[in-house]
Amino acid sequence: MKPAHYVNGAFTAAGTAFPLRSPVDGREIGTVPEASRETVDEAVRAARAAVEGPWGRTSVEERCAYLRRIADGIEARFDEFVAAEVADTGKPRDLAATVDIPRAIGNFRSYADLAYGRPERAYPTTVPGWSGSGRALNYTVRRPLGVVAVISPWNLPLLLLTWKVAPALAAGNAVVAKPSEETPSTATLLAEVIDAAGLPAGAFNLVHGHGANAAGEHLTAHPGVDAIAFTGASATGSAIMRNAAAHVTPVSFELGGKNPALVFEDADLEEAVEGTLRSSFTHSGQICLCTERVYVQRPVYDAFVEALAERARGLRDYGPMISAEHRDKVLSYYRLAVEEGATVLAGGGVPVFGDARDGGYYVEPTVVAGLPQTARTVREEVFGPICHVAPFDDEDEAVRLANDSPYGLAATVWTTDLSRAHRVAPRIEAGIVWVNCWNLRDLRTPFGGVKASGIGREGGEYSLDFFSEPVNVCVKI
Ligand SMILES: O=C(O)C(=O)/C=C/C=C/O
Repeated sequence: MKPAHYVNGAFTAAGTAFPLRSPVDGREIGTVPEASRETVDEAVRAARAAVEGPWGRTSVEERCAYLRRIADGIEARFDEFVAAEVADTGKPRDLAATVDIPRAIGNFRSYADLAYGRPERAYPTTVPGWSGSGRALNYTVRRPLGVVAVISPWNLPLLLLTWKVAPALAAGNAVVAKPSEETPSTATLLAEVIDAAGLPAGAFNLVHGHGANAAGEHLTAHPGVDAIAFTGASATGSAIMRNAAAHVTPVSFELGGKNPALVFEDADLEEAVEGTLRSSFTHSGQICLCTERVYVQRPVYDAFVEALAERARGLRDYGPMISAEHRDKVLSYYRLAVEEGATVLAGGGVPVFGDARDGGYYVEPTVVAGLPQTARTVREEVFGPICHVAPFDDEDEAVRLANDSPYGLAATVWTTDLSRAHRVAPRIEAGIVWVNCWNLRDLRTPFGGVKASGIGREGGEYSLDFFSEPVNVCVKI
């Protein structure tokens, strides 16, 4: 499958081709067309025609049937999607097969259920003294926003693309999606599945390319776009917001994080070690929800840190960074940590495999300690397999340390004292707090962050609310 744009119901490779490289060994595995400003404009116009035409005339039942057909279409080509996701990202196959692709199917099915079953409110109103009966009926209906731009990242390419496309379509919008230039393949397969599902031309459009001064910016700055949904780095979010300001375009942002883990002395230590190993090193730390700061109550600090470092040193089947540039950025933080005075307890460099992977973008899972809260390594998002560990003494200090960050996306709390869990979790400045678990997901729950970690929430009715406008109708009766 060759990455291609999908505009107004047709596939096209228009635009300058740029190389697609395997993060596993650096080999060129294909080329990707860079969408020009004209191609992006054509996609936005096609989306507008669809939402003002056949797609805008669909009922919620019809749209939910399309979503279910898309889910079935992904499922029918499951192995192709897994192979494409692994090829673009280098992530372990079992991760793509158990998380990325099943969740994409789940995203379409859950939003088909949620959108179909979504009630609206009505209020029988009495207004004493109002002319006539003094009575009215107020009810709410929802209108789609119109043309929605979706900008999705390279870490969970299909999961995060469909996490926005499914609710946007369910709510009746037409979509123009721009996936990361690093991971075009499953997005193109999704366009093939959507094409086969028979959605009206222009309901879903896909353009490939880079961000700044390229396809991404052409799309987010386009006056024909009615809303922007983006997952990615906070700095990019700021740039998109500047573009959106010109037309007061609403934005939904799921941005960066510097997620803390709090390990209390009463935690099940093995569970806390295993859980923090997963939350720090799954997909080599390239998940916005990953842990990069670990705070451990002093009585169990040495035992926990020694166990975590040993397990980190023992990791073997991990994947690479997405690109040479990202690998270099992560390694620059490994060097910075040492320059800032950190002790390296595990990793800190580049693994030597003695095979083709030595041409890829691998870095070692890394655990560092000994830095103050003011260190850049403790404040800035690395987005790689590194966590900093530090001790704390009491609950208030733990919460203060956790909240001492410009970010606020997710957190984990490890404790067997449930009163403590219910005291601490709501005090953490984050959108999601997991207790004695990590990344356990219910798609109906609010998902997103505070501070520099984003604007708004996704998931369940939160996404459907963002992708639609409530209209209150008041009828005098
Ligand atoms: O698990 C999810 O629903 C999700 O959206 C994960 C986002 C990760 C971002 O890097």
